[in-house]
Amino acid sequence: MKDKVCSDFVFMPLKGDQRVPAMAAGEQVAATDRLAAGSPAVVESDTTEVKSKIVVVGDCECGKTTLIHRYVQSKFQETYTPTGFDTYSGSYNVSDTYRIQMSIWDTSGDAGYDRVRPLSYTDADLVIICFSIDSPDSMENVVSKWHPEVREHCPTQPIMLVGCKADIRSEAKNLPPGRPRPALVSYDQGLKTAKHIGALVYSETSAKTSQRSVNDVMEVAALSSAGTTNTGGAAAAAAAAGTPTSDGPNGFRRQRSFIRRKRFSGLNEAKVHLRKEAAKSCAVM
Ligand SMILES: Nc1nc2c(ncn2[C@@H]2O[C@H](COP(=O)(O)OP(=O)(O)OP(=O)(O)O)[C@@H](O)[C@H]2O)c(=O)[nH]1
Repeated sequence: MKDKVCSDFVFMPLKGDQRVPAMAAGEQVAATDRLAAGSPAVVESDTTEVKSKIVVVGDCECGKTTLIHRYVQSKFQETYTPTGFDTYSGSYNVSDTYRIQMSIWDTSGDAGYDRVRPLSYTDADLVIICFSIDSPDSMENVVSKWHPEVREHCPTQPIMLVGCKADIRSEAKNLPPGRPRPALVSYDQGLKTAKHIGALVYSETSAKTSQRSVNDVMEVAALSSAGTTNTGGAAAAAAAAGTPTSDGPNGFRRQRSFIRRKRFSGLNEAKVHLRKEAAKSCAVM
């Protein structure tokens, strides 16, 4: 999977009562490095920090932990270790004076955790539901299990749907003729599922081959969860580009690489940039 392919995002209009969480009151904290999990905060003036809690759910072995590790540590984890619960912190410096401090909650996809997993949803600002592109079952479970569970505990929070392991699709394309093809989820099937569950964004990632796809997902999650009710987040940016009202029969538009520029002078500039990018590159799906 090449970076230029996997940075595609599809924004969907927020449904009536879905919320983009209100921006928390800013705290004065240090501008520590991006992804400096666990770094001590040094007090510094003129830096606004907004906190955002992002919960990641999906079937066992679909790639949740690896996605988070790739973002937080910039490393691909080959070996599988089942997760119980884990929390990570990462920060996205929107500008020199504005930072989104993410608390990323990794959960287990195991049915044995079905009764305790709901504790993770408390105070979530956004939920990422993952499935694996090499497991059609994991995508079916998005509809039958994960979406109902998330909506029970997070009735109005934005959801992002993420298809993990997109490199496997590219690998399958290169199999020699005659070799059996694995059953894979297509991009369109993922997109259709995202629409079905009312997700805000659909994206595909490869923690194995594309750091950028992973960064984009987590930074979109940060911006989408740390907005203001009137103008905030990627949803609003997409809305400003005309997505919710003037789109095609499916109600989707594709937006490419909208966070090319990683540093802005402030959140407003980030939002303006998102709008411009959306206006340039959205296409009716
Ligand atoms: N090829 C490929 N393999 C991946 C990718 N992401 C994860 N994997 C592999 O998939 C396996 C499972 O990944 P995890 O991230 O541990 O799965 P999980 O969803 O956290 O699983 P649970 O903890 O059981 O809920 C590991 O062996 C990873 O190396 C990817 O992008 N590409």
